[in-house]
Amino acid sequence: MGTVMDATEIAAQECYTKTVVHLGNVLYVQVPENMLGGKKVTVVFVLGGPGSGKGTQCTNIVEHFGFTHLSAGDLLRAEIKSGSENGTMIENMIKEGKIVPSEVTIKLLQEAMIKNENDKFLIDGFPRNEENRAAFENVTKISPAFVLFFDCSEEEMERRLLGRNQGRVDDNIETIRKRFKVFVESSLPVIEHYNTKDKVKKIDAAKPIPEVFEDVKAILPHMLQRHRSSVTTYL
Ligand SMILES: Nc1ncnc2c1ncn2[C@@H]1O[C@H](COP(=O)(O)OP(=O)(O)O)[C@@H](O)[C@H]1O
Ligand SMILES: Nc1ccn([C@@H]2O[C@H](COP(=O)(O)OP(=O)(O)O)[C@@H](O)[C@H]2O)c(=O)n1
Repeated sequence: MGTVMDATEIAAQECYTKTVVHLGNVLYVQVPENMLGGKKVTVVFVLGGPGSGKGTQCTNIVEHFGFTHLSAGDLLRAEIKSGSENGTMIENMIKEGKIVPSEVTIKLLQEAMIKNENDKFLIDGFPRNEENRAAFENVTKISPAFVLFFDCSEEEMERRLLGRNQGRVDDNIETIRKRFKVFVESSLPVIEHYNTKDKVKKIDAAKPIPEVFEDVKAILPHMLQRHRSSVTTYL
């Protein structure tokens, strides 16, 4: 009878495609790992309409659970400020509430993850359409541990955005309406995609900030644990 490897040894084999390993009497299924240039990372996507409270809750999650928060919108706005050659294009897209081409946003996310020593990332406001999603998974080979979906009515989100007062070029009623349309037409299908994979945890984001965070705290450890135990499956 051959040697039976334990889960750690199998995980150490860095496997990108699903492989069935028959060792002794035990069948192991290796599933793709979340790898980034040799670094193994846990990624949670934080999705929800504009103004649903993604950024606010990410700040709370960082404090309590030790994640690093990467906001796709903040990275794009920093890129504009840095005077990059893509700056004008990004600014025009944001003013119109349109989704910036995936390669631009993915490069910023990848750079931020490689630079940071943490291995747990909250990616906020990404993927925003199916192209974002597919390109990210193809380029990075990362699939999320799970997706937090902050669900809120447009009426409440509109009220919040108009009161946000951060001087953003897109927090005006005309652009807000366009962003809502993009969310329904392009971003909800991404949430639906992950829902079919049983990876979405929907949170009622219409409640006050502390109550929303109570709900997040109640589900996050469980979702992380569920993800960990799904990485290697024993048959
Ligand atoms: N649960 C909430 N109830 C009331 N206001 C909120 C809530 N969550 C966030 N806000 C406020 O609404 C605005 C938008 O929140 P933000 O976290 O920036 O949303 P998002 O990142 O989804 O666009 C901010 O001014 C924030 O302080
Ligand atoms: N993945 C992403 C995220 C944001 N963006 C752009 O950045 C804008 C602001 O996104 P954000 O996540 O900072 O803010 P909210 O719209 O969620 O409030 C979007 O309306 C898009 O124009 C993008 O193009 N692609």
